[in-house]
Amino acid sequence: MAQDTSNTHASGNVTIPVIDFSLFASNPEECARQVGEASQNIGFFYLKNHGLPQDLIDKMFDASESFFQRPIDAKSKHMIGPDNTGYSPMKSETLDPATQTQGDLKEAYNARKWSIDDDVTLYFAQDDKELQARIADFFKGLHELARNVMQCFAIALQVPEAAGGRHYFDRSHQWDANSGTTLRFLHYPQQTGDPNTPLAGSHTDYGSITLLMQKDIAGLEVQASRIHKNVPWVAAPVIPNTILVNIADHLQMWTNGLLKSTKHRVMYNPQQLHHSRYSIACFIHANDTTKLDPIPTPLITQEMRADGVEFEEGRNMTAGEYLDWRLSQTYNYGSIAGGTM
Ligand SMILES: O=C(O)CCC(=O)C(=O)O
Ligand SMILES: [Fe+2]
Repeated sequence: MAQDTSNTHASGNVTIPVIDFSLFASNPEECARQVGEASQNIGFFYLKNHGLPQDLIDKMFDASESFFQRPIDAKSKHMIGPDNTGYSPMKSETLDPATQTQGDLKEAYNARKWSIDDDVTLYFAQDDKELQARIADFFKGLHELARNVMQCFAIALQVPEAAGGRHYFDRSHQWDANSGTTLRFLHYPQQTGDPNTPLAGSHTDYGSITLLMQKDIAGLEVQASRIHKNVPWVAAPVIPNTILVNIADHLQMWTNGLLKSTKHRVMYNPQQLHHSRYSIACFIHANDTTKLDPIPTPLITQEMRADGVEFEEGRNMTAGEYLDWRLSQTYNYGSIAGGTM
């Protein structure tokens, strides 16, 4: 498989930077500067030296592959519902309902944070205690990494000490609180594919940030600007030993659009004639009760606050309410339960 090991991936004049996250320990200010810059521009960045062992990530992909290879009856034992846990079959989710004529060409298994220890949720690894423990380690490791990235946002946004300083965000992203934080295993099956049909429609993510791992086959594309509509899509290639991070809706709302919840989609890759594509996403959400109103930062001017109408979707909502609202727009649970996929 072709590997891209350069420090940036460029298309035209747009770059998705690769940030060395070992800086977080050695020079947090510099790390925060790089994270802040990428988040205000393209809204996506790769992290290398992120601290998660590669053999653990590989093991998660192996587990994912063996789950999705099971017969549909076995996979369907725990179907997804409004709690956003369980199996979602091909075409059951439509990430861009305004333009897609059919559902996404992917299947997925979601484990929501507060139910990771629940037997039903762990149907994914039901007969394998060792695997269950490793999934939990993986999920907790990703969550901890996300909390460190959150510290970078608070430093970059100069949140005043009196308001929580660098811990402003991580204190509303607690492992033990109820939230929409979800670990999702994704499979885009092998197919001939029409290159113009999205395998996952264009969308923004619903939480604070998303951590994404792709395996072997690329396909993710990123719209470089949410504000300028006619910018080209930029490929987000597979870069070994990195985790791709993107800004999602909470952060855009908290910052009146200073940080960008960038649109992205998954397109057909010719390699899928021969191989399935696998990815794993960890959607990090604030605690359910967290408000999505603008945060204290001197970087958001009064004008931006007045101008922020475009980013107001979730204003007056909590993180939990916002997730329920977004999920209700993209899933058709009725037909999943009725088996009409
Ligand atoms: O599979 C991917 O590469 C991206 C998936 C994604 O954007 C999502 O599920 O929100
Ligand atoms: Fe996404």
